[in-house]
Amino acid sequence: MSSADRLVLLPAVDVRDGQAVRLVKGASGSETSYGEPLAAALAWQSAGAEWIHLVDLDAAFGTGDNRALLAEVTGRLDVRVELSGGIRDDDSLRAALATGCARVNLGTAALESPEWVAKAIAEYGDRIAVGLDVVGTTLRGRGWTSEGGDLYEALARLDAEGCARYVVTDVDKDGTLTGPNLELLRNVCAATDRAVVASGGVSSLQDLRDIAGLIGSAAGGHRGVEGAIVGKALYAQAFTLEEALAAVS
Ligand SMILES: O=C(O)c1ccccc1NCC(=O)[C@H](O)[C@H](O)COP(=O)(O)O
Repeated sequence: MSSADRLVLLPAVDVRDGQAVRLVKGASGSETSYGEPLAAALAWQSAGAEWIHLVDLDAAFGTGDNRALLAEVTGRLDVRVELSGGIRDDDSLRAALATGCARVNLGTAALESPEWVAKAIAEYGDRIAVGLDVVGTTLRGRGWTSEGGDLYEALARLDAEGCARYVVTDVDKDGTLTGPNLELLRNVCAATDRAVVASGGVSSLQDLRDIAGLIGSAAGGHRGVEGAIVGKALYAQAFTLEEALAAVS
């Protein structure tokens, strides 16, 4: 993903118990099912996606994992994959990277195991993104029960450790079709010169245009938002991926 002047879209394929699902506010038990993950991912690929955001919700919630399935889906895709959910130790990180995904998204590990995350960033560089899931400005584990830590303190620490990219989610917006938290995104982009991927709440083409308005200028030194993850809106057919790609091109 580069800091071009076009917003990169990442359709989300969140997997629970072998099925593509959408959650509301990242809450376990709020799933709506959308069938086979591979079929969903291939449909987004055919519609022009350049990236897929592929999430193992069971691994995130500690209710098992879909590791083999996600490896198969990643292997069958020609587009780049951002793998997320429950990657929190050497074993899960190794397995995730071995799928051939373009990068992994480390979530609450950034709260619970900051030294391990720093080591992963040092070792794998740009293949590591850190997911910053927040309520207000407090970091929250969506898949985990843990909570706490200030967003901007974590951002400063991770910047210093060389983190290349943040996936920023307002948990209260996620899966609600109520629009992204643009103020949060603006504030995060002002606080870091690293790339930001916006996640959660997209409901309309105008939301995508608004997020695209936060793309940074290289001259200003801040990369701003470079991408947006879109889940529920695509599954609920609020718009098609083709329409979304046209809206941000
Ligand atoms: O990404 C994760 O690791 C994760 C862990 C636990 C619960 C949810 C998780 N991700 C959810 C997503 O990435 C959503 O698909 C994404 O935020 C899209 O949201 P929306 O467009 O509002 O459906």
